[in-house]
Amino acid sequence: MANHTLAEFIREEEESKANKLKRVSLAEALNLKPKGLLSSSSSAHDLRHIELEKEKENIASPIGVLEACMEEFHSHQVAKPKTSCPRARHWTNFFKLLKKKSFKRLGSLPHFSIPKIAKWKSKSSRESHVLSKLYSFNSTWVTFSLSELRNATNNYNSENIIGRGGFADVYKGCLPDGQLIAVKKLTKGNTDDNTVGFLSELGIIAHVDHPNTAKLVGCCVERDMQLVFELSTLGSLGSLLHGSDKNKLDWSKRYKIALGIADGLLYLHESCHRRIIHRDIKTDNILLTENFEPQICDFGLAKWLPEQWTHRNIPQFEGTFGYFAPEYFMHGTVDEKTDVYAFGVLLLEIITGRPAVDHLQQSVVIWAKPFLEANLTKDLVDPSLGDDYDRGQLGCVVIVTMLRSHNKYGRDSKTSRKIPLRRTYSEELLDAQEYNSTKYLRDLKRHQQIALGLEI
Ligand SMILES: Nc1ncnc2c1ncn2[C@@H]1O[C@H](COP(=O)(O)OP(=O)(O)OP(=O)(O)O)[C@@H](O)[C@H]1O
Repeated sequence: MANHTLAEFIREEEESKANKLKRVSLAEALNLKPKGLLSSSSSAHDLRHIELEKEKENIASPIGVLEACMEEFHSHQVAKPKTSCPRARHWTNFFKLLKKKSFKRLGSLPHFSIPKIAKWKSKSSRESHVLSKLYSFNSTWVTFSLSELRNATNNYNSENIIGRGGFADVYKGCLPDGQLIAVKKLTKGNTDDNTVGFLSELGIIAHVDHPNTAKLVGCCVERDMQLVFELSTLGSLGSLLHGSDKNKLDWSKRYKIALGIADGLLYLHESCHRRIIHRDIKTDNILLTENFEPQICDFGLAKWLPEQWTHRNIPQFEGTFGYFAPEYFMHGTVDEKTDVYAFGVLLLEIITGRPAVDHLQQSVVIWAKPFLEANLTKDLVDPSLGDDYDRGQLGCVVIVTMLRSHNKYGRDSKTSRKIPLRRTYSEELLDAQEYNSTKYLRDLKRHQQIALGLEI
């Protein structure tokens, strides 16, 4: 080791990481399991368990990396007298608790990359610095105490609630230095799921840094698990587009938002240290700053996709109806296209002002299709915009939309996780197959016509 340069050291570590990342796909993994595991009686829970078992082996999972980094960063502080660093103690306690928990599913959490941590702890400080470089871990965020967040949110006053997701309440808050924050407090749902979701979201977002992604300020692991973000003062695109303040969204803002989301997605897919698939792109997960700059948020379902993988297979059906790509329905296949497809649905919402799925369960894609096929693009435009839009820009957005969004059915994005599915998977599958066999080619031809003629 003594003769190694830093570059050599990093290269070796990258190679070793790449080898460890050569994991087989879930389907291959399932073949290793006893026969019959995937029988018709296999539950989503079984599949989830298998997926978690697989992740456990992957030291580069968001949770594994998070734990390795947190333990490394705080290891020297833990050695100090207990009173010296209560924040580090919160993390240590948090991980200790996780390890002790007898929850069956927590037992399979991929947070015990112990050999890795032990290995790093025995290395020099220079080498442990390399750890953070290798993991591209942004350690600038703060570990808040519970009392700090209580103070910031007026003791979690219900008047401070600015958003409610499937798993969390989001509170507006203010730090002593005047910084406005949004505190995402995981309260709903199953504790195991919350823990997995919290660690996974934190592990992923700690690596993300782009003007069009939500800004993590810190987190709290004292009692409740909480994520703290910079406040996006205009709330979500969904609440603005489908709420009473719709008139704030003139065409130029909508166009700016569409471009910003595209930039954010491109960053996640191609420019970020790790290839990230968001998996839940929708208007509710796009926050808006006071300048209408869009920020992609809610990385609770996001996955890392190692370079050498073309895709991932996800056994558990997660996300929001109305935004699912056909191949996800058919094969559980996830890659960049999964997000790009959902982005197409989102673009259609921006143009039309309609939700992905309305209260009558009608999909905006199905609604829009006849207009697109008849080349009546102007009839797609949100009536609240009148004639006040740029036709050239609209043409571009429509073309992208036609390439991306053909999913036929869905549900209200806000309630999709909370109410049972009415459509069966097989119905969705048939739609997807139909789309794959005939419509794609027809739509592609149509796209080419519009691109050449741009008749709007
Ligand atoms: N940084 C922020 N600034 C302003 N509002 C926010 C912020 N973060 C979240 N919100 C609001 O809270 C809502 C829920 O947040 P988020 O989507 O992260 O929660 P969730 O429980 O993961 O939701 P989901 O059910 O979609 O998974 C958002 O739609 C938005 O309205």
